Amino acid sequence: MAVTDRLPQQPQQVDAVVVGMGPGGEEVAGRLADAGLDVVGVDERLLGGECPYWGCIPSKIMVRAAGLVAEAHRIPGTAGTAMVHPDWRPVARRVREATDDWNDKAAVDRFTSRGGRFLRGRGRLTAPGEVTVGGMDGGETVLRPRRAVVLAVGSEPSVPPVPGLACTPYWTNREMVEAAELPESLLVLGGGAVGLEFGQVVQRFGTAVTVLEVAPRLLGHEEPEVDEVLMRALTSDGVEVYTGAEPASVSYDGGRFTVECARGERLTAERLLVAAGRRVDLTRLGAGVLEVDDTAPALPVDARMRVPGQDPGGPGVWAVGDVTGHGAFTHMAMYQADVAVRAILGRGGPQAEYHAVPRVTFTDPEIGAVGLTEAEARQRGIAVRIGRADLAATARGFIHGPGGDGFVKLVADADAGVLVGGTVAGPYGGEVLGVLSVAVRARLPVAELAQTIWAYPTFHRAIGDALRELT
Ligand SMILES: Cc1cc2nc3c(=O)[nH]c(=O)nc-3n(C[C@H](O)[C@H](O)[C@H](O)COP(=O)(O)OP(=O)(O)OC[C@H]3O[C@@H](n4cnc5c(N)ncnc54)[C@H](O)[C@@H]3O)c2cc1C
Ligand SMILES: NC(=O)c1ccc[n+]([C@@H]2O[C@H](COP(=O)([O-])OP(=O)(O)OC[C@H]3O[C@@H](n4cnc5c(N)ncnc54)[C@H](O)[C@@H]3O)[C@@H](O)[C@H]2O)c1
Repeated sequence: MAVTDRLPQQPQQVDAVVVGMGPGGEEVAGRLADAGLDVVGVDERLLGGECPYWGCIPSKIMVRAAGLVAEAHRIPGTAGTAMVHPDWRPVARRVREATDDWNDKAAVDRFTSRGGRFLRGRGRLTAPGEVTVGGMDGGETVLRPRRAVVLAVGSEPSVPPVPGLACTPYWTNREMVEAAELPESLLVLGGGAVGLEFGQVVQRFGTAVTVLEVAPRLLGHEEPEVDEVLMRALTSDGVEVYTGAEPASVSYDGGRFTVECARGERLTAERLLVAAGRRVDLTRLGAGVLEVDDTAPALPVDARMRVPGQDPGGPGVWAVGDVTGHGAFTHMAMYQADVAVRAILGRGGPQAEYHAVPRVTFTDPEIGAVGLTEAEARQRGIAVRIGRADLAATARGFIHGPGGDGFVKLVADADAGVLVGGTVAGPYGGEVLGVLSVAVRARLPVAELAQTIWAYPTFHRAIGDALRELT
């Protein structure tokens, strides 16, 4: 079926409408189309969403390039000599190849070849069971789905209300990913995943980076030990880091940004990247018609991803991905999409559960974590026991040498005898994390895990060392 730029004016009866075609929406819409439903997918930007065009994929292409530069710098003293001349041009070129120069034709063709119809425009709930799409040409299309409305509108960069900031030409992740050339200096507002991944990358390509984090720690929702490891890594790269630093004003004089901090620092740079979290705009989506609080930070959903409280006589309303507030990760959007598809098709299966959500921040060292942190477990009244291992003290850490800083930290429920969380910081931390994701998800007994034979000399063997502290 061909791409539909504009459907006819009268309300269209369809089986399902998916608003937002990022990783979550694309998965739902594609699978419903595979099942033979008449599905319309709606997106105001590119079919594929943030992840392939301005998020995961281009940022990890950059991370990979910066990792090569960092490894080359580790040759002296370990493998000879190396002259490293980092050049952003091949990185920018790879990003353009990966995003097809921010063109979604291949993705649209893939979806329509499965039987779906794609409508480019902004979708808005205009009544229960009705989505109105404002097209790029100013026209409107009204869709009345018989079976399902799926809201998968993702999130957008949150711009903090710092005086002056809104009037400046700041960058978000979108401009950062699209940069064909790097600035000579960059101020990063926010020491979360976006700010640290991009900040470390561009520092390694010669930009002088300063990170300003309002909270006392970097990646503040993770274990405090993560902040220590990242501080060492970033400062050894040359990144200047200010934590507990609240920006009081931002100005731009046509060439440079200046940030004045409440406690007195005055920082300037050629560019400013806002990486201060994400927001969901439910009002713009028209979520008020669902009788939910449209000023809330996320759409409420039940364990089948259904927005509760809808008229049983109308089509069901589901939501998946960032908009649900269960973790802004592509793997979360895909996981929830699977639950929603099975619910819409009446196929049952397991409900959504969030006790073992993995997350990986692709800094060097990588920070992988799953489940609860120690502080979260204590807040829940769990009888916490902690197991730790320092990577540098392991055979593999010693062998690895420079760049091998990191740790494994396990959080156990001593009463239940299972792991409720774990963190792996270090080389391939996100890969090593896989073992812990399975252990936490399946609630494997600590006593059983401790009997595992961990191959020598691997990084994952440090999990065995940390488990010894728990048995
Ligand atoms: C720089 C960066 C790096 C990231 N790296 C990772 C990573 O390594 N791993 C990971 O798991 N996650 C990563 N993420 C997060 C990941 O990109 C998101 O969690 C994921 O894209 C969310 O998918 P989604 O389907 O919920 O929404 P999105 O990908 O945000 O897609 C939503 C879509 O809805 C559309 N839309 C919104 N409102 C409307 C409307 N009213 N009408 C029509 N269309 C609408 C948007 O145009 C968009 O295409 C990263 C994010 C960023 C910013
Ligand atoms: N590797 C990955 O999986 C990956 C990578 C990038 C983004 N993401 C997803 O995208 C989400 C958004 O990333 P993010 O880094 O923008 O958000 P974040 O919420 O992870 O971090 C934002 C940081 O900005 C700080 N902040 C807020 N206001 C500030 C201000 N006025 N001045 C200085 N600092 C301020 C916060 O304290 C916080 O530490 C992540 O939470 C994650 O779910 C995932």
